[in-house]
Amino acid sequence: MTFSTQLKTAGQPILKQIMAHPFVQGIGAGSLPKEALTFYVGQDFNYLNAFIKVYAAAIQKCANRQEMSLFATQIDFILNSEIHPHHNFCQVAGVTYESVQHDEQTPMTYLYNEHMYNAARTGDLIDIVAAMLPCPWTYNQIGNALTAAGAATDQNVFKDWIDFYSQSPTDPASLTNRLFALLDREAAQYGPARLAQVQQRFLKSCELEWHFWDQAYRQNSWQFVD
Ligand SMILES: Cc1ncc(CO)c(N)n1
Repeated sequence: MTFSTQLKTAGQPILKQIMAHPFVQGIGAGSLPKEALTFYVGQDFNYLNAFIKVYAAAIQKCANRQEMSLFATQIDFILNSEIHPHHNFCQVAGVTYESVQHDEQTPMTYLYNEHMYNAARTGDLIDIVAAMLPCPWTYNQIGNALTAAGAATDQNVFKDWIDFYSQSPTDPASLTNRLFALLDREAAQYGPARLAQVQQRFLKSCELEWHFWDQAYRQNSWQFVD
């Protein structure tokens, strides 16, 4: 079994919980409270900014241009393409994208961002990729599952969102699969104990993905400070 298959297998129970979450179910049903959508986009804008910076840290640890170009493509994807699903949510919520972009991180966004920065600060390339992969992986899985369930109809206000994250899971050229392939190449140089640590980084990010949906659904923020 490849290391990436091992991680995906270990991540299944959390992925199942993500699929069952009312926010994700609401995307499929085409119905979510405005407050959940705006909370989500505001925090996701902040999260993706951190994501770009961690990709930049990954570039510093790349061995060659082929690896660098993978991360450069990912950064370009976030900057220029991943604004579309945000626009979809804002349009449904009836707010402008600009009005929800702000610098305040809620506790779970802070935790997730710091979890990624920690991998960049203390780990190797494999640690960074493991901490980052649940982001594209779980969204791809959500998009595919909702599409397979027939949720991407013209009547669904979140059709654009679902279409954006749906892609063939076996397409080797997809960005997510190129990252998993990089992970497997890097994994060849480590032993089981070290790879177990890497797997924990991956699974923590999977759990943080669940918390990210949950905090937006409940609008969980700091209790006693701004
Ligand atoms: C929190 C989070 N995870 C994954 C994605 C998909 O890129 C996203 N936009 N936000």
